[in-house]
Amino acid sequence: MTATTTRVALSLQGVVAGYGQEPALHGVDLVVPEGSIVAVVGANGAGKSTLLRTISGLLPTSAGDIRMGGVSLAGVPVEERIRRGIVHVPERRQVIGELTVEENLRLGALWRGDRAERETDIAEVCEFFPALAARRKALGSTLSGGERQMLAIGRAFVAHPAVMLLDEPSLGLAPKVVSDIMTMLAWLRAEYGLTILLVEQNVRTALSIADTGVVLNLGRVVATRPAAELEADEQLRHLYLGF
Ligand SMILES: Nc1ncnc2c1ncn2[C@@H]1O[C@H](COP(=O)(O)OP(=O)(O)OP(=O)(O)O)[C@@H](O)[C@H]1O
Repeated sequence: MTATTTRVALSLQGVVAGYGQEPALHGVDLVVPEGSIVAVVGANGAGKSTLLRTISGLLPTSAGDIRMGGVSLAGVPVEERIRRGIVHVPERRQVIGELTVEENLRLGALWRGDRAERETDIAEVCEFFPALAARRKALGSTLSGGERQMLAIGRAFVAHPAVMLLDEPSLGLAPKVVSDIMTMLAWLRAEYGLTILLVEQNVRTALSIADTGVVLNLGRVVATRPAAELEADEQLRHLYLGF
């Protein structure tokens, strides 16, 4: 019999980080297995965005370690983390308004050498999101919130990330659009084995596509469970998630 082991894409051990003298993360432990979707949920101010900023290197750690594929990222600058495959899709879907949809997508794959492969990926993103295909030549500034979010995820995807970090992709979007975006993420994982670390205030939505749910409260992990189990835990939901 062959034993199958799941490789760890990203792990955090005892990570302390924050702003100035004030830590917003107080010793966070987290494991993101390759090809999985891990959802970090928690109230406003729990530290979700801070967690992603720390992983992508925008904020320094004052203690603990972040490892990618087992290798420490201590002292590794943001650009090098991106090169190693940590791709951060920040809140508020930052697409470049002066560039077209197609140009925004190309930007995500700029550093990849193989032009043909790049164009195939771009075509694939457009195929999955006909709304983007129809607006291929439109400027980013003319897109709706949902289209911008799709474009931001598409642009991150064509960079071939080892881990995609997503900050509140559902923020401010209509339920149907949120559902389309979650379907896109689940498809990227199923089709390409994409590894996703998703932070969300929209708990049910995030847990609906996640394998594992992590509850963050005031900068501390208070629970790590299979997503379905977490959603079913009334006590946890009442205490930390407000429903
Ligand atoms: N730029 C900043 N400077 C100082 N403190 C900050 C900054 N950004 C966030 N904080 C503080 O860090 C803590 C965690 O904030 P963070 O934005 O990470 O939480 P969050 O869970 O992402 O919440 P939200 O969903 O509201 O963004 C909060 O106490 C917040 O006030």
